[in-house]
Amino acid sequence: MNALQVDQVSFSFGDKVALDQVSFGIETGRLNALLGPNGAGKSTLIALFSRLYRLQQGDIRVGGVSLRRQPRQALRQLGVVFQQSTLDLDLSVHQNLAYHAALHGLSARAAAPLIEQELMRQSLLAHQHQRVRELNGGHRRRVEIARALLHQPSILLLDEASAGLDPASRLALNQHIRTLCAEQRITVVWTTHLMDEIALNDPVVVLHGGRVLAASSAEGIIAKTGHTNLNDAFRYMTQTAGASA
Ligand SMILES: Nc1ncnc2c1ncn2[C@@H]1O[C@H](COP(=O)(O)OP(=O)(O)OP(=O)(O)O)[C@@H](O)[C@H]1O
Repeated sequence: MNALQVDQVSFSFGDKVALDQVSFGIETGRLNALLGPNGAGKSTLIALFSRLYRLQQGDIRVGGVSLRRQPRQALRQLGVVFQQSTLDLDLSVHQNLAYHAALHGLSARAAAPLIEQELMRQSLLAHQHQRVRELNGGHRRRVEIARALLHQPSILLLDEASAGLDPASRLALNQHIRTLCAEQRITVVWTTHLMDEIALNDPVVVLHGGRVLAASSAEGIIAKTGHTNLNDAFRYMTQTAGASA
């Protein structure tokens, strides 16, 4: 069973169609790339997954549980890092996590071991008493990831997580997420418009103009289009879709 299953999801902002009959599955324990240019519909999908927006048409199943019918049970399995950071820059790393835990009704005693575990998993123990403002962009992202994983979800949604990072930090974050997948069996949805963040055997969903153009491994997509790299394959697919729209 797929960790996440999107079935015939359509979504509009007034007259503007953002997602049009979108269906795909997300593989368990892998980094799944959601690849698309600006305006493709990636953030709208993340907002639907996390129930920031309500489903208009179709359904999303999280570990087999319908987001439409059993939203609480489905949401429990998801951790989300949104494009815009919501960390409090003047609180320490630890305080940010403790505040989040308290907001979600966890007692300080229950939260302490969870915070400790996440600080360890994200290699942030040494930074826990630093104010977030003092951290570099890569470490700030890790704090957000730690926060998203505090309630021990099995699926982590990352919306353009590497945006704004320098190339070395981008690569380090991508590697870090891959380690989380491999060692902790966490399922990751990684939205991006950058091909170099995608490995050949990653499951990829190509989204363009609110539609799914392809969903298979990166190498499968490359082979299917007859190109030699994902960049060219992607350009070919989006130009063809643009021409036939
Ligand atoms: N609040 C909104 N009101 C009206 N239209 C919107 C709104 N949010 C998004 N859209 C439109 O919906 C479409 C999908 O946008 P979305 O933000 O999901 O794309 P994206 O792939 O995440 O792009 P980006 O990388 O720029 O965030 C775009 O055409 C966008 O202009």
